[in-house]
Amino acid sequence: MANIVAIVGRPNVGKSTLFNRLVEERKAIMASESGTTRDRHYGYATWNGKNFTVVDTGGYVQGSSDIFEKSICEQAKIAIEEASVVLFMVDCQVGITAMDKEVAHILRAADKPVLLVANKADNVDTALMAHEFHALGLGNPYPISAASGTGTGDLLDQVTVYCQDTIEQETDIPKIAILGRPNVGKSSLLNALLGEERSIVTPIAGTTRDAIDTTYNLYGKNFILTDTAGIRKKSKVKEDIEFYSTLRALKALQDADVCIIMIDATLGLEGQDVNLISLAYKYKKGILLLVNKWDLIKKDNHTNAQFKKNIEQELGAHSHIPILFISALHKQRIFQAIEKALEVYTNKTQKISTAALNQTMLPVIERYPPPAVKGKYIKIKYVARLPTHTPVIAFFCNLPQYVQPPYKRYLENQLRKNFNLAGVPVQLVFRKK
Ligand SMILES: Nc1nc2c(ncn2[C@@H]2O[C@H](COP(=O)(O)OP(=O)(O)OP(=O)(O)O)[C@@H](O)[C@H]2O)c(=O)[nH]1
Ligand SMILES: Nc1nc2c(ncn2[C@@H]2O[C@H](COP(=O)(O)OP(=O)(O)OP(=O)(O)O)[C@@H](O)[C@H]2O)c(=O)[nH]1
Repeated sequence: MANIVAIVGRPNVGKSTLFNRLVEERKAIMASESGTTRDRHYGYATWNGKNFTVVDTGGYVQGSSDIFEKSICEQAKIAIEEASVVLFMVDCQVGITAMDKEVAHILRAADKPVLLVANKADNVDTALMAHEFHALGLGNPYPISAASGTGTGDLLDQVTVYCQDTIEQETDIPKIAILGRPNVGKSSLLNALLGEERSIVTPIAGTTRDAIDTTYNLYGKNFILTDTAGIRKKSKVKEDIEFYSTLRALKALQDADVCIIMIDATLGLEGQDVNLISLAYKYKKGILLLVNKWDLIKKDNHTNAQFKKNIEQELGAHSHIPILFISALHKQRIFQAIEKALEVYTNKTQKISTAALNQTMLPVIERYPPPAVKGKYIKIKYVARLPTHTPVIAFFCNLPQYVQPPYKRYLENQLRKNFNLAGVPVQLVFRKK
């Protein structure tokens, strides 16, 4: 089950300030991870050992003030349907507004947990104002200051009560989610696969609104495809549709083993794609990048290689992710894409023996040992793969705390060079021995 936390509330209450505080920003692992808040509508957060995706609804509301109010209410409704927890944010320095009452009215009817967050409680006086929000009928408000962080710990403690534990399930059938921005061609790919592939085993129909899982059999291999393309056709507002499909995609991402991330060849890798890749990586998902609409690109002999090189550069530390050029429309390489995704799954779940690891990595370490730190020599004695679903490689050494990031990158590169780990998130840990 996916953990999605949605922040709703009227403009200017501090939603994006809280969002920035909650999501992990510290490690920019991609060369071009987009930094501006409103480009990043969602992000990965952890607290009390639970992880969840935070969605800032503010990013989805644009345009004139008349559609604004309707949008905020509509997004509150979508958030109730799709999120695990809704944070309804109000402003202590302003007090209850008509808009707050309207949103509260919608949220009171929800059968999902709603936490009332009274922001801008910067000092004792404003914190006292928080009591007024009791009148909204949503229980005790949590007074916080998103700007300084005060009160956010208590709030997060409560958020995690409603989050599921992350269990690394040993799935027998790989689950693949097709993700990407609107219009990249997700539906087209699914339809192409459906049209061509006669051996659909079982369409597991969820409710109409849930992502649809379908079990396929291709070349004797079973896999489940999660369709995230289906959108809420009812709504005519573009932002609502985008918000809704984002929440669905974020859920599918958390539930998948492998994420196929589709981009549009005519647009290239954009900030939002990079954020999605980064999120999938943090959730330790296998990743495959599909460049769709390849038919629209004028090509010569070098186009393919050059395009790939550019993307790899942008991916930085994730340049190991396999990249495939397809045309869903012309059914070019669509089965190859599935085969590749299954390969990533195999890479991700492979057993790497301790013997093979040591045979390969110890000579690599001997050739280029960790540089001494403060005159102390680091000696890595042996290497083992921990019994986890996604590869975690442990290096046992005398001074684990002294191993520096550049050396860790060297080790990761060597691991990737010697074992099939394309598209697989690999975690390196250093233990004292
Ligand atoms: N005093 C105070 N100001 C805050 C706090 N949190 C946010 N602000 C300020 O409130 C203003 C609005 O903050 P945002 O985070 O952009 O609000 P938002 O709800 O995302 O706004 P929209 O983008 O319009 O949806 C900014 O000027 C913030 O600096 C807080 O805890 N205390
Ligand atoms: N030229 C070309 N057009 C494509 C290709 N794949 C999809 N399209 C077109 O791109 C448009 C969007 O395709 P969809 O499959 O609806 O995209 P989607 O990602 O499912 O879109 P959402 O449902 O909005 O998320 C349609 O007009 C498709 O015909 C392709 O490989 N080449």
